[in-house]
Amino acid sequence: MSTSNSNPITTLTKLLWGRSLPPQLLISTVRTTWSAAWQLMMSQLAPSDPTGRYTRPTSQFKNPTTLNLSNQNLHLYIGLPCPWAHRTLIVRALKGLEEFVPVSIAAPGIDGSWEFRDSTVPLLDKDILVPSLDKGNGCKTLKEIYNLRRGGYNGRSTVPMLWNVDKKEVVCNESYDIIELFNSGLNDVARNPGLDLSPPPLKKKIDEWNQIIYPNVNNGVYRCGFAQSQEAYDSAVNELFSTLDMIDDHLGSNRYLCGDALTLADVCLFTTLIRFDLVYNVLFKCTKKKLIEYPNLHGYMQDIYQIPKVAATCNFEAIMDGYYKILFPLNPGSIRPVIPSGCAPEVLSKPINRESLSLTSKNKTLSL
Ligand SMILES: N[C@@H](CCC(=O)N[C@@H](CS)C(=O)NCC(=O)O)C(=O)O
Repeated sequence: MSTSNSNPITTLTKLLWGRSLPPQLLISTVRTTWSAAWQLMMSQLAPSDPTGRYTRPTSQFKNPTTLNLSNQNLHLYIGLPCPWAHRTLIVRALKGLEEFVPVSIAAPGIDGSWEFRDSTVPLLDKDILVPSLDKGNGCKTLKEIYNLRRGGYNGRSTVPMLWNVDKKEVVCNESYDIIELFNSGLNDVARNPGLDLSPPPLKKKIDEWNQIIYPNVNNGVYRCGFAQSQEAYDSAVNELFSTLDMIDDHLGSNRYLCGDALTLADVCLFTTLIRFDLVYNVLFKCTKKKLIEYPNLHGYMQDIYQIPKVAATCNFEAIMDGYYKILFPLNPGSIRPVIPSGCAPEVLSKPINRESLSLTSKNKTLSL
């Protein structure tokens, strides 16, 4: 039978100090110990600077070579929870590169590193993408694949990663470089070469949006969730929500960020928005508002979700598992909350009431 003298904490304090401690001392000892353990785990999960601000490590394989990649045997590695990998899946689908660039879908292992296994995620829809085995190299983990390259590898084994199968080499592991390559570097082999998500007249605008969205929104949600001091969190959360307020205003009179044409900047914003109420609002403490409270941003997200082939790239179960069950220091019990009603696939698939969004330009149908 369990009594207050035999609970696990009392047992642990007896083990550590040889006696049970008075309740106040016990509480403060447990707090101090937990706080030190939390900081240690956080420093491994998310490197920070001395002020506690999250500092994202840079990717090691950037700017793919100028080598003509249309005659190379390429393979894409992604993970469904990852917003950076999600960008590459969307652009690959919109450009019709599915046959030319096959994909293998890794799932997070218990320690958060990527591994390949047959899917255990229930199928919500027959088309939706699910985790797979490694179809490019037959490896069990992503780390093994990075290590197949000549010279090996001792950096972070991140997704997305584009792999040259014949040369056994990493082509690129930086998501923005991969989507630029998919958009304009493989038109010889793309089924939809006419779609340009970064047309020259919009390049400057796209860059300007990226400079705002990357630090404040895409990486901004991580800066909130991985902050290791109150000051670091406060500045990240203020920058995040002032940027979302500004974008919501902008989308009151523009269908997409750069007007009537979908661009790479929209793809980058979308993959953070689709995870916002599912994950970031709760787990990363992005609590000032839910995305559903932003009528224009929510309608815009729904609009992009309904572009043919985009919904199949959004596996909500895999997204939620990938964050709630893996980021142990943020959610030690690993309990996954229920999907908020405004984010369920059946709600996002409903016809959009464009009038209620008061978006004049949204009356146009999308021409991809
Ligand atoms: N800058 C990279 C970031 C990629 C990234 O951080 N991927 C995460 C998943 S969301 C990852 O694979 N992490 C594994 C690790 O750090 O070991 C990009 O945009 O491609």
